[in-house]
Amino acid sequence: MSEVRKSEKRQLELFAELATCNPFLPRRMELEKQVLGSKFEEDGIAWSRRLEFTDRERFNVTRLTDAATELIDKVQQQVASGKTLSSESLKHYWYVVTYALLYRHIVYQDPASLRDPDSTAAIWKEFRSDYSRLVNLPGLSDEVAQSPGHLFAILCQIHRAFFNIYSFILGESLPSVELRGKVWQSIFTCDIDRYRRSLFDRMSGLTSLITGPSGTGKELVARAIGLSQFIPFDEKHSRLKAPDETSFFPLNLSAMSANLIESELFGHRKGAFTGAIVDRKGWLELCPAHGAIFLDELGELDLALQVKLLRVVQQRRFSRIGATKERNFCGKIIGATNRDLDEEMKSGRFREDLYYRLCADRIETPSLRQQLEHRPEDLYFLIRHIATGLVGDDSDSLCSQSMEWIEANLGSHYPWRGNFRELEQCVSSIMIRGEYVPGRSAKVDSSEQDDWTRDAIKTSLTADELLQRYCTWMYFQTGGYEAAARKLKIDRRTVKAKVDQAMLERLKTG
Ligand SMILES: Nc1ncnc2c1ncn2[C@@H]1O[C@H](COP(=O)(O)OP(=O)(O)OP(=O)(O)O)[C@@H](O)[C@H]1O
Repeated sequence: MSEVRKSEKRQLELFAELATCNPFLPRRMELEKQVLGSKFEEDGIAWSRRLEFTDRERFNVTRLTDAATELIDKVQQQVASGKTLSSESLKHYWYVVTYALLYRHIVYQDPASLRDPDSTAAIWKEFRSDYSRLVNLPGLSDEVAQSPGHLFAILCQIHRAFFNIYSFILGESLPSVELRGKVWQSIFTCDIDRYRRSLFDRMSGLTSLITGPSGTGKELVARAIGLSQFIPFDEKHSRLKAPDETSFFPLNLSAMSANLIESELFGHRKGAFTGAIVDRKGWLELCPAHGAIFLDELGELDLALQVKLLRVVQQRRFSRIGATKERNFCGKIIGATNRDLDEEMKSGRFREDLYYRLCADRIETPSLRQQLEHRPEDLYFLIRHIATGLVGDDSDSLCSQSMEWIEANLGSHYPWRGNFRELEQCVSSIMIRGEYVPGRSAKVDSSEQDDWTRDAIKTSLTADELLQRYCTWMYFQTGGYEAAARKLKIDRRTVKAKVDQAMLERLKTG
């Protein structure tokens, strides 16, 4: 017996890669193009960047779903007429089936409706019968094809994770795109096939550590990971096995005393300390298996509590304060810090053994400046998001007012030391007062600036050196030769000739 045609085998292979790749990384787009060939709509934005598709964007999504259906039909027909599939191609066929099921039944659902038992039951019914039809291929053993309930749970998780990552983490610059890609990996790893087979219910045992400057979205990343954990599906009752309770528990360690943190996390027994008048469950006990505890400002955790936390992370066991009974912790721990943990370990403020229990899954959030250096247009996009949050649909005028004010007063190289949080404050302040006064550290943080103004005051600069440095400073502030020339009231070419590239570089890197 001969195998199915080469062209179908190649399509199966391509589609399988598409169905299993990280949807946030550029490879996804390349694969979409390869699968659709000339049918790919070039000006359709990557599907993976939208939750609500415009008609134009829908082109590629719909065509890919149709292509998957067509491919499945062709392979089924060839197999029915006596052709065979190698074990490798059978595996690829299975991935195409999972792709088709995801797009035919789940992707257009509001993720919240998948938590509602009534709507889930209806979706599941259709999914189940489609599944039976598509999986009906000789040789597709149970080893390759997973049970419909398990697949349904995984596809719902994929949809939920995509929604969370996409809607929480904004920005189109490469650092933002890569950040979304990494968050996806923290949930599904870099091998989603292995995840589906054996890791889906083990990931909560692995901690995630998020580092990066203040105001760069570490809590958002933690939320995206924490709210996207695997929830099994109960086929008998046609619903996801998730209690309705909260599943993300954020704890800001810098804002609480060591005693309070301990009591919040571990809970206590009645009489364990003054004020413990009743037994109380802590978050380690309340957190469900698909939930997460977020320990913000982890670098500030008291050393004695670090020892206790190490035990939870290592053995997944804990007891309430004042109790001897041991309990299991089933959720996930996510930590974040803006401190340099290497430095903290060197100075003995952070335990090495705890660090080495936390560092397998580490994510670094990029600063706003890194994002804007890569893609200055993001400033407008982020301001629009903030302005919409402040004034709703009437955000156009605040958006342009903010852009104009920032351009005229801060310039395009402004360092945004407070990151996204500072940008939020800046737009709010422009809305209230028509201006923004940067904090001292953001305004005069460049030692380079101190150097040249100090030299000028000390009268140790020649007129030409002074002009050179002043032109460079103005260019740095305004972001363009034209704008700098206008402010200095000199010719643009003079500014261009005077800008000192080495000084400019030092200014940019702070
Ligand atoms: N990439 C981003 N996309 C959308 N919003 C963001 C992003 N980064 C930060 N923000 C917003 O900036 C504010 C601060 O974010 P968040 O609290 O997550 O930062 P953080 O890094 O945890 O800060 P800190 O270290 O001070 O706790 C929030 O309002 C958040 O919504």
